[in-house]
Amino acid sequence: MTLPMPLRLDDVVLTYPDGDRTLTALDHVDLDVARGEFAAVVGPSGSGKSSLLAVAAMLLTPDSGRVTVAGHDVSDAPEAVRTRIRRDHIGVVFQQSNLLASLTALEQLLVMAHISGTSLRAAAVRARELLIAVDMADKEHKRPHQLSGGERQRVNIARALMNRPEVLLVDEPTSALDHERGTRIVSLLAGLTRENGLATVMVTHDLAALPLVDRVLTMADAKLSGGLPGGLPEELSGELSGERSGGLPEDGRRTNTDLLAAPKGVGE
Ligand SMILES: Nc1ncnc2c1ncn2[C@@H]1O[C@H](COP(=O)(O)OP(=O)(O)OP(=O)(O)O)[C@@H](O)[C@H]1O
Repeated sequence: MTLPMPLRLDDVVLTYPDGDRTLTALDHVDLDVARGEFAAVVGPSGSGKSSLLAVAAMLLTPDSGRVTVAGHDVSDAPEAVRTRIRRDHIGVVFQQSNLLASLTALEQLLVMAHISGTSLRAAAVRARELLIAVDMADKEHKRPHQLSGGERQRVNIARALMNRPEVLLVDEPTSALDHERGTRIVSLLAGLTRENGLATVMVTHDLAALPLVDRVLTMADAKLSGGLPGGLPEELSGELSGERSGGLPEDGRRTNTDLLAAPKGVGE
């Protein structure tokens, strides 16, 4: 029996209201991510990358097209079904770590298991395995303020994997880290993707991350093109390196990164 593709988007269109008009954020986007595949999405600011992640995470419903997660067509599924599929099959790592300030690294992971109804004993075994995998075993009793940015991001990644998702969605994981820590986080994601057979999609502006991924997809004007075998698409290199050296534009636009942010009240 052939297993279904973990993540599939078919002809997805997403628009936002924009005054009297609509703004197209995803323009007939197709995406397939296989088990064990690490895909990066790059592209200029405002091109639709966060919107793509929000649709893949089922936080936004597209105007048209189909979204399939672990073989479940979730396009028209009721919210309760989407929530269950999200919880069981998708892990999300946010741009900034968004751990609960009062909990230790181990407890951050146990909370996830509590939500999904896993027994505490089984959850503790899984959580410790994951903390070893992200090289944080010796810090399991530390709270977020006692950890570095990179260490917090490691705990975030472990937490996203607690429920054994097939799909891992990662939004700019290196933006708050220096170059070396950023590269180590991306290497960690690459290793976890392969070892766990995850279908990982990472939005990034970090050029140093690209040699570590299997596929670079580019978003431009709401269209996704991809399937390039690693390396940086030439037309984007100038723009991306400009953004990187100058920092991302702070124009106050509301983007879907807000939608991918932690629930209210969760933060360090
Ligand atoms: N909630 C929203 N309401 C209206 N327009 C939105 C909303 N979120 C995003 N947009 C618009 O949709 C387009 C795509 O935004 P998106 O955040 O997906 O881009 P991005 O590539 O992730 O950008 P960045 O790299 O700056 O995070 C942009 O023109 C943006 O202004």
